[in-house]
Amino acid sequence: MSDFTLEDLETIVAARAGADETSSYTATLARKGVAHTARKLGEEAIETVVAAIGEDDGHLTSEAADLLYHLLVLLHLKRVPLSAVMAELARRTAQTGLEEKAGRSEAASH
Ligand SMILES: N=c1c2ncn([C@@H]3O[C@H](COP(=O)(O)OP(=O)(O)OP(=O)(O)O)[C@@H](O)[C@H]3O)c2ncn1[C@@H]1O[C@H](COP(=O)(O)O)[C@@H](O)[C@H]1O
Repeated sequence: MSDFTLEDLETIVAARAGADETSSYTATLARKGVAHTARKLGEEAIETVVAAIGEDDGHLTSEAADLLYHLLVLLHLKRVPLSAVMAELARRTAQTGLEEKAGRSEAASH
């Protein structure tokens, strides 16, 4: 299993957003802006749904990766850090009292 994280990709996306467009798809999305990137995210979401209904788990994995990548680019363009999203998920989980299911003993909302 890879130890590559969404935080790693967030860091790369931030670095590549200002790169030369000829060598970086992230830079192309950054230039096209929030509305374009949001539309691309919507397309990737639909492609993920279609893949999920199909039987090829490899296709679903690929579309899910596209979806997460485009979400990270959109969050970057909107200046919303992934840590804010994770904090919101942690807050919701703390409300359910299910942190220990993730191997955590302390409430994540402290
Ligand atoms: N994870 C991704 C990633 N996932 C998907 N994509 C791109 O997202 C696009 C998917 O959109 P489409 O299928 O609609 O393809 P398209 O026709 O090329 O897209 P459009 O012309 O319609 O915008 C493809 O061009 C993919 O290459 C990604 N592009 C980059 N990354 C990662 O982002 C990082 C920085 O990449 P660069 O910015 O390219 O250096 C690296 O770690 C890359 O691996």
